[in-house]
Amino acid sequence: MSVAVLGAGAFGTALAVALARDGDPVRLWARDAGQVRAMAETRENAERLPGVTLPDSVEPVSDLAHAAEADCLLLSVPMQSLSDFLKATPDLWRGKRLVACCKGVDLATGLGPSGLIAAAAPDAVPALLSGPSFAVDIANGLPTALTLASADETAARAMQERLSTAVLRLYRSTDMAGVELGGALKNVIAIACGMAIGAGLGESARAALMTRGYAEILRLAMARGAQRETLAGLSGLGDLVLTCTSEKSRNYAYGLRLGQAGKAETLATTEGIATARAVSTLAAREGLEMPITTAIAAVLDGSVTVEQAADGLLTRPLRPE
Ligand SMILES: NC(=O)C1=CN([C@@H]2O[C@H](COP(=O)(O)OP(=O)(O)OC[C@H]3O[C@@H](n4cnc5c(N)ncnc54)[C@H](O)[C@@H]3O)[C@@H](O)[C@H]2O)C=CC1
Ligand SMILES: O=C(CO)COP(=O)(O)O
Repeated sequence: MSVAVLGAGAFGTALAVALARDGDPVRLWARDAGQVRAMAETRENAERLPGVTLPDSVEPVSDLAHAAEADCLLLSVPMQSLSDFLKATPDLWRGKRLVACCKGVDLATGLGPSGLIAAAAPDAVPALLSGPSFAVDIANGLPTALTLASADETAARAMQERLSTAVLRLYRSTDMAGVELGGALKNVIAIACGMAIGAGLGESARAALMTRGYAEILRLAMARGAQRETLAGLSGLGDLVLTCTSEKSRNYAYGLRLGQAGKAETLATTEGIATARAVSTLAAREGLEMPITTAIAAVLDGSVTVEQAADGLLTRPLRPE
């Protein structure tokens, strides 16, 4: 099964490096021809993943059709770009295995990556790659375990085999909703945790946010037909733990700056921002109780301060756990 990575950000580049390390050819597509030329010449993605050498078997390409000749395409563009990206060239996706590597909920539609793939590429096999992994760790060959999900068990097995390496260990799942929502929502809770630490509320508060955040992730996921065990796995609890406890997380780091200063610039792809908005809208529409996500969306749209959001959560009615 030939593989290409579409989107040469930090994560797409790291995946290409990991999958090409044993000499297997991997095409890495970027939309910017200048970036492709630079990667081909310097064997480095200096902008997104500096210091990591691209193996000879990584072929940077700017021709999307050339990259999309591969059987299995890893989609590594940011979540809010995925819909337009897929819709622009529908013919390229026929019969392909499309593995979404982005995490989030699309603001315009309320869909996750699998829903966007189903809508724009109905003849493709949709799949997800999610779980606790920083691009730099994968690129440096550090041990990582992720979940590969596809509703088609046979396809899931084949992709699990092909995309696992000696240090990148993939578990498989057929629970698309569970894998997708765990990955999307942990970013929102990571912003909340960063805010709590940044505002000086302490590590106990962070543990409370992670635990009650997990409860609301579970609530939404179960309402979408997900399995509870999936949320306890790598793409749920695993990624929640990593992202809520490390300053290497862009979502956590953004929350930290917001908690410290009351406002923050977005310095990098921070998927939890749009996802908080998308999920708080759908939670309100569907009557789902998601107080942390709703509070974060309110801080992000400027309608409450970090302090008011914390007060709002602390003064909710007492209830059984
Ligand atoms: N960086 C990480 O450690 C991890 C990232 N992810 C996920 O991977 C996804 C991508 O993140 P990163 O690679 O880190 O982001 P990044 O910010 O490093 O790169 C995003 C790349 O996508 C490109 N891009 C944006 N819109 C595009 C479009 N319409 N068409 C083509 N290319 C487009 C940008 O030029 C940029 O090269 C996110 O959903 C993120 O949550 C998942 C696990 C780990
Ligand atoms: O998804 C990630 C880790 O699994 C990366 O997190 P950030 O997008 O917050 O950097």
